[in-house]
Amino acid sequence: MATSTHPYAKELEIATLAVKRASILTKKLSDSIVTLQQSGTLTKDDKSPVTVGDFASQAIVNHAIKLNFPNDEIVGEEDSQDLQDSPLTSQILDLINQVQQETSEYDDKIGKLSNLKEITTSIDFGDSQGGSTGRFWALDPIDGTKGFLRGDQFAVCLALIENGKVVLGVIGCPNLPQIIHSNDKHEGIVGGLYSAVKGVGSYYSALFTKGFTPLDQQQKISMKSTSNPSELKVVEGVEKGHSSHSTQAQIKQILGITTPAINLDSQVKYCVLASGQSDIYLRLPVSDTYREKIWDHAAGNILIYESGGQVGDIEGNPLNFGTGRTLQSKGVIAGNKQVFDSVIKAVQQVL
Ligand SMILES: Nc1ncnc2c1ncn2[C@@H]1O[C@H](COP(=O)(O)O)[C@@H](OP(=O)(O)O)[C@H]1O
Ligand SMILES: [Mg+2]
Ligand SMILES: [Mg+2]
Ligand SMILES: [Mg+2]
Repeated sequence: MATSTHPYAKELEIATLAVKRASILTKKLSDSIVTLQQSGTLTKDDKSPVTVGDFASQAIVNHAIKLNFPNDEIVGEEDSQDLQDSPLTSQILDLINQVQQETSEYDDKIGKLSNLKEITTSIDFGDSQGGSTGRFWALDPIDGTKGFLRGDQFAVCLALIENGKVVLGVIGCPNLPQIIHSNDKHEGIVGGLYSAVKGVGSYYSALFTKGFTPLDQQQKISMKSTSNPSELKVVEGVEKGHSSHSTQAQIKQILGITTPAINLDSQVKYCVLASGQSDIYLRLPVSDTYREKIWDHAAGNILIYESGGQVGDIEGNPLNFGTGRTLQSKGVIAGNKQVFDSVIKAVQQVL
């Protein structure tokens, strides 16, 4: 399908502008965390920067969607109830005002928020329950909270879902260098925008540039096709509470993978995979009862498929985004098509 005439052209442009605006805002907060940490003024338990970022980002993106697609529902992670009586409201309003001013040329397309009432209303557009029919959006305003608070990786993730399948995904990665070699070696521009449209492909462009760049002027990305264990690279989370690093170590051993894994918070993992900088994403469950949230995986899911990869649960079955706000399956495994089946086999062997 042509890159400029696809059926989701308007959706992609609006999603991109909204994610870019939210990314500028969250990047400011992320940079301020790093400064506060260096000066010793941010205590470890102070979650306020991420709270401010979560609400502001969700308000901006939801507002853009509702303005352009008033009939669409949104499954958003945050709920304005947690904002009531919060001392952070004036900070949220100030930050939103500031980023709107800096990107005022987007107002024609994605509007602007003027007061607290509009902000809370917009956040609560995210209350959809999702489901198997019709279309809705899934938004994670800051994915990788823990990474964000460490000054590491996080992402603004937006996806469009139709009849349980993801058809469009946009991920803003404010702290992600273009090239990741290993946990401590990287290079290139910091700040990446990763987009995918069903039937069109997956694309990379620099995040902190102005406006919407048509896909044919972005860089098309694809996964590698290697299955040679000595060349395979695994990407996995940082938080041991979110995936079982010990199970993952066993799987890597069965597959004969010796290259150290790349550890990254948030859906930037999918971006690194889709751009061929790693081959396998392992997210093995730590608990029998936890169910993944759809906003944690929707945008990354289409990015992988459109770059030639495959995604499944621990059984190897595709993820079903039509089962409400959570997935019904356990774990997430992604890989290039050449290795996917053997990874699932190794997973089954270990579990
Ligand atoms: N026990 C658990 N197992 C798997 N994922 C979990 C989890 N507890 C929380 N999470 C999710 O893990 C996400 C981050 O993933 P990662 O570890 O890959 O960075 C969190 O998103 P948020 O940070 O948006 O809340 C959260 O939704
Ligand atoms: Mg998340
Ligand atoms: Mg989140
Ligand atoms: Mg969360």
